[in-house]
Amino acid sequence: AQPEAPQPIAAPLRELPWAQLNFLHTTDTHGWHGGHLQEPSFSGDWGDYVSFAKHMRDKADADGSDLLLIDTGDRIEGNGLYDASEPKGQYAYDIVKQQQIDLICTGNHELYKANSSEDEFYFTVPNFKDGYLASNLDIYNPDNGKLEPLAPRYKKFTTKNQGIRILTFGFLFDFQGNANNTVVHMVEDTTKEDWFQEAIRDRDVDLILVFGHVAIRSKEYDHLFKTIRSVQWDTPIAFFGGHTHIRDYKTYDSKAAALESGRYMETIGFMSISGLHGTKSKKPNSTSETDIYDDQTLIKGPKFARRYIDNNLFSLYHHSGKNDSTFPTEHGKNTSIMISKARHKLELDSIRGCAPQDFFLNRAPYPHASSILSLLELNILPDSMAKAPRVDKEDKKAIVLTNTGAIRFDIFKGPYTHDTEYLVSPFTSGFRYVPDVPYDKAKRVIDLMNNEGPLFDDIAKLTGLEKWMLLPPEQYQGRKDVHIEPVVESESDTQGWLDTIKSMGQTILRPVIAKYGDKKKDKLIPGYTTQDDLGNDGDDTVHSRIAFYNVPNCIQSPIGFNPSDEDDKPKEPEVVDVAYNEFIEAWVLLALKYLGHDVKQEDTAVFMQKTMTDILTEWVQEAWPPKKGKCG
Ligand SMILES: O=c1ccn([C@@H]2O[C@H](COP(=O)(O)O)[C@@H](O)[C@H]2O)c(=O)[nH]1
Repeated sequence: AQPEAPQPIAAPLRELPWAQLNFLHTTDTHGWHGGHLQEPSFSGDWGDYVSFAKHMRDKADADGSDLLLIDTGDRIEGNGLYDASEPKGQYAYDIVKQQQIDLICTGNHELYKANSSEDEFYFTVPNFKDGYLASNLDIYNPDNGKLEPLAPRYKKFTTKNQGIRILTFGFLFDFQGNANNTVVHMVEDTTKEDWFQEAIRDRDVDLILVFGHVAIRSKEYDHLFKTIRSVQWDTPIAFFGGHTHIRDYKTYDSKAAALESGRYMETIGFMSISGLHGTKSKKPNSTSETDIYDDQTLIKGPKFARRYIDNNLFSLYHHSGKNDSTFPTEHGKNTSIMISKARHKLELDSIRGCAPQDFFLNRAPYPHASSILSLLELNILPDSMAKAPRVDKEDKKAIVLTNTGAIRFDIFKGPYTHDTEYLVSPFTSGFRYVPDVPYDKAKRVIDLMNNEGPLFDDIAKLTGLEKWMLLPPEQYQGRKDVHIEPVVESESDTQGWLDTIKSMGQTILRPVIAKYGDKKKDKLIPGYTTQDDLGNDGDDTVHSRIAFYNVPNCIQSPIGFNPSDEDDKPKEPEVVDVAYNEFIEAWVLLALKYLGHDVKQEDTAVFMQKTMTDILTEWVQEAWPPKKGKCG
């Protein structure tokens, strides 16, 4: 772990269901290879993962089972370790390379910019040699301009110890937002190609393994499952997915299942399969070469199991059977040192401000005094956008809109560092505007953006952009809405909280006083309590539940006027600029067209030459300055 990382907290653990073929899976790490420095549950770093994987590989070699490591993309954007260097990723590629990943593919984040897809071409693909697959992705070769597969489309290999013959593919979901130096082929089109049709007809395989930057409950994986199953009626199929940032496991049929392993290095996903045929199918743990899986085990077919490991040293020591002196390998320690040196060079711990309390994206309701979106809407956007030349110099009024997906992570009470800047919002899009929109039309844009209306169908038809793209990824899967009020230990604890709400001009929700009955449960650390197709026992650590609240697609702030101020009512502006985060331009322009204000992209202009990252940082520096460079 990094020297400044908090110590993990001991908690009840569930064992890994180790079996014949085992997998460790990471996804959507988004540069968090240094681990979480404010959350003990996720304080392990990439170096710890290197050590852990080595112990688990040794275990597999010792008992004759197999272990494969998979990463399903979105390794970049969202942490200073990647974003803060110039060029971006100056240290990150060498750090990721330290892990021996057997199967790896691309996420959408690697493709938003031409530079980052070229980094895949020049660094990640060669770093992982024949482990990198690109079943539906081409790149214009930066050396000769020719369109070619970024990496091989598929491969077949045999596992080291059990001799399991695996046919494997590496996909990306039907992503349309890539820069124009790459081409993402629709999954459905790809499955019609000759190479794919031929590959899936191979009968000499024991397992088909589809890994990808694809949600495990998606049209893409449903289609791949049906297509493969239509020609391989009984071959076991394992899927590994990502993109939606959640822990999840799905059963497709009795011989096919999928795992998704969360986000931001919080989770190391574990899946195991037993009952597979293999050319050397010796039982794990057996010392005898002749102790082959008997026919009955094989006839029963595969048994899948899963575990979501909290990425901290308490969990990793336990599952590897090591302790603080036996756990770190030389390679793991050196990887942690590489990370620490890079963090130091990038000055990621330098303090921009001191957050007076926690602000949450999905762990608090919206609107709410603890909601980062409320903070943005009521304070950060109004204060920052009032400095836009149109408002400041030309005395114009404006409505500013942003998608909630532009915010990626919570702000915790305490230091808001150079690193935090990228954790909270790493995106580089600026703010543009449509000038002088009649106010009665402008004020209705937010309703169209936040409704399930035809706007989204039309945008999808016109541009391929989908509705989920405005939201935080964690919300894509449509979880159940939860509306519970904050729980505090006693009435006296509510005071500071109520004061904060009042100071932010918020409606007051009464906090609920906790009723403690089950003493054992009270002692659990709050954390993931995952429900998936196998039940609620997937997390390795037994946690108490953290609430998850859905948020709208977009929020908005009035700039230069206050529509809710009664005295101001008659003075509502006749026209306002409609300003927006550039990422949502297509939706905003179509919404305005629906409202009878038809403008083209050429009619828009730069509202503020700053990204959301800059806006947040500048606001934090002014509103929450550190005292003598420190937080109290
Ligand atoms: O410029 C951008 C790019 C993306 N977003 C938001 O991020 C999610 C996608 O995140 P994943 O990690 O790929 O799942 C997208 O839905 C947008 O909400 C953005 O706001 N600005």
